[in-house]
Amino acid sequence: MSGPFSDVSKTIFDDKTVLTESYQPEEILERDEEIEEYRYALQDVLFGSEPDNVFLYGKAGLGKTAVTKYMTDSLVEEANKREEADDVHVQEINCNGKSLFSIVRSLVNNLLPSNASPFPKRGLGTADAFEELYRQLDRIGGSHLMVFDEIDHLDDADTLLYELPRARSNGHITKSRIGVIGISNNYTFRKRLSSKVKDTLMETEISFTPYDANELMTILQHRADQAFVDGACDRSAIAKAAALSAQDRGNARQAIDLLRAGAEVAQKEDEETVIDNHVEAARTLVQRGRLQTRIREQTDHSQYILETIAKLDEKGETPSRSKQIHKEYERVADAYASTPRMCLARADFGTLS
Ligand SMILES: Nc1ncnc2c1ncn2[C@@H]1O[C@H](COP(=O)(O)OP(=O)(O)OP(=O)(O)O)[C@@H](O)[C@H]1O
Repeated sequence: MSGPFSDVSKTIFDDKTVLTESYQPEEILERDEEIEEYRYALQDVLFGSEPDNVFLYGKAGLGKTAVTKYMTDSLVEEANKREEADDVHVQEINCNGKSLFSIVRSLVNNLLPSNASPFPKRGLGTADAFEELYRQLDRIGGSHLMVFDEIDHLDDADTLLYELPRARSNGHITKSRIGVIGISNNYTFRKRLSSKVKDTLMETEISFTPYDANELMTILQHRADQAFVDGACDRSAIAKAAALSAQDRGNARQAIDLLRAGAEVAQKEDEETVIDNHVEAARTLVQRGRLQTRIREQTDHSQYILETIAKLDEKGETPSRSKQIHKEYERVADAYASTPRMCLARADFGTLS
């Protein structure tokens, strides 16, 4: 019996997961210098010494997370191969929306034996959590790399970044070692840190600069080779996604998203090959989607005002006087069975510009 899915076959995508956010590339392209600096900072772990602390900064989508995962995975793999090297353990924590206590608590919980109860949420303080953390680190031993993504979102980053790198020299741990890796989109974050913390965290600073169109082409081509059925992605589509993203912020995530969205447009149109026009169409859809979300986030009256302006514009009556805008606004609000406001405040105009 044939069902709605019976004639679905792979037309454009061979492995779409390669173009999703959760995919970790096996190879990092166009970041050789950053990888070299990173390698230098971490390599002492292989000889039983503490690694340098590392601070990575750069705007969104420039490969900070992907490069970090690649480096820490490679280090664990290499340490496993060498008998004389310490065991390497890696923990990654996103600091967005977290307190210092909840971060230290997560570090502890990730280290506790599987049959132990988690560190209590209430009743104990941050100092107790640090104490338990040090106990667990020494119980396990080896080198522990702690990656703190979006570190600038943590109010008390100074305490965390003061404590952890000094845990060994202050005698809190003796059988284990800690390496701290901080990641931030916000370069000015370092200004918030006390000078003693700055010195330790910034032992190795690696800056991630925006990709240019050629670099994005290389990254996209490599993904496309794995993601698409042979011949289903034209070079023009890759060049388009790379050029648009390079013009914007040189963001690899955006470039990959655009290519995937372009391929989805082609797929819906039953085309066999993705070309530049599909990527262009996808960009318009993405921009429209973003605008829709922003409009939806506005208050009801802000939305009525937007509709008012759109209506006046459609009739060729913009720019208009405020009296006229208010009259039209009253009609729009009426149509939604809402009582128009007598006086519109600046806030009613929302955040759309
Ligand atoms: N040099 C690269 N080689 C291969 N893939 C890359 C490279 N740089 C970025 N990517 C891919 O681009 C996407 C975004 O990269 P990543 O998440 O590492 O950026 P980020 O700098 O950590 O951004 P954010 O600050 O927003 O978290 C991921 O899918 C990643 O695999």
